[in-house]
Amino acid sequence: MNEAAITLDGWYVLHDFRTMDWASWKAVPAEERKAATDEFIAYLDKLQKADDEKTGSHAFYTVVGQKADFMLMILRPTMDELQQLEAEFNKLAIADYTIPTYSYVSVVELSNYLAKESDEDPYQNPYVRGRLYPELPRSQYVCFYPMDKKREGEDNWYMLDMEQRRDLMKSHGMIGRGYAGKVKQIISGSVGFDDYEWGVTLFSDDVLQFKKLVYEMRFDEVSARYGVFGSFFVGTILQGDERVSFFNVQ
Ligand code: VOV
Repeated sequence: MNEAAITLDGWYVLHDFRTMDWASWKAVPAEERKAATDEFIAYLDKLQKADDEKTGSHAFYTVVGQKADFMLMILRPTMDELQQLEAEFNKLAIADYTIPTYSYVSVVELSNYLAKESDEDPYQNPYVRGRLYPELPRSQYVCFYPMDKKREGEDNWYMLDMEQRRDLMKSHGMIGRGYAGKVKQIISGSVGFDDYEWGVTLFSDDVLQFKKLVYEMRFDEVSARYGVFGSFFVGTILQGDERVSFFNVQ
C-alpha cells in the first residue's frame, strides 16, 4: 500500500452559506426586524467571545453574486460545538428569513509533506498551534472553494509515492510563499466529512490577489494535473455596524 501523508488536525470548521429571503424579511414589521437583527448580533458577539478567549474563531462575510448572501465560518475544538452553534443559529428569528444554500464541514489540517524530522510533539509547537487553531483575520475579502486531488487513470495523486508528492508539494509551497503578507490560507481536510477532500479559505485585503494566486497555481503541477475544484465563493467582510446595515431594508 502507498504511504499516506500524516496529518495534524486542528479546529473543526463549518462554512455556512445563506441567502436572505428579502421579500419575506421586508414584510416583517420594523420593530420585529430590529429585534431579530439584535438577536443575531448578540449571537455573533457570543461567537466573538470565543475569538477573544482563543477557544475558537469565526468570520462573517457577505457573498458577492447569487450563490448566497452571506457566509458564516465557525471554528471550534469539536464537531459537536459546530452542530450546537448551527442549531442555535437555525432557532434565531432571523433564520426564518434565510435559505440555506451551501455548507462545508472540515477540520483545519497540516500535512507532513514539508515537515522537518523532530522528536518534539508538534501539537506543542507554537507555530504549528497557530496554524491548527487559527485566529481568523479580519481581512476585507474572503474566498472559499472546495477541492479534490484527482484519481483518474495516470493522473492519480493517491498512487504517487511519498517522495513524488513531497516534491510536488514543495513547488506548491514555493508559489504560495510568493503571496506571504498578501493572502492568508486556511486549508481544512474534509475526507469523510464532506463532498470534496479539502476546503480552501483565503483571506486578503486585495481581492485581486485571489485571482492572481489561484491562476498562478493552475500552472503548477499539483493543481494543473491533480486539482479538481468545486464552486468558488467570494465576499466582503461584515463587521461592527455593517452587520446591522446589511439587514436594513429601509
Ligand atoms: C497562500 C499561499 C499558500 C501557501 C504558502 C501554501 C503552502 C502549502 C504547504 C506548505 C502545504 C503542505 C503542508 C501543509 O500545510 O499541509 C500546503 C498544503 C495544501 N495546499 Fe497550499 N498553500 C497556499 C495556497 C493554497 C491554495 C490557493 C490552494 C488551492 C489550490 C489551487 O490550485 O487553487 C492550496 C491547496 C492546498 C491543499 C489542498 C493542501 C493539502 C495537500 C495535501 O495533499 O495534503 N494551497 N500548502
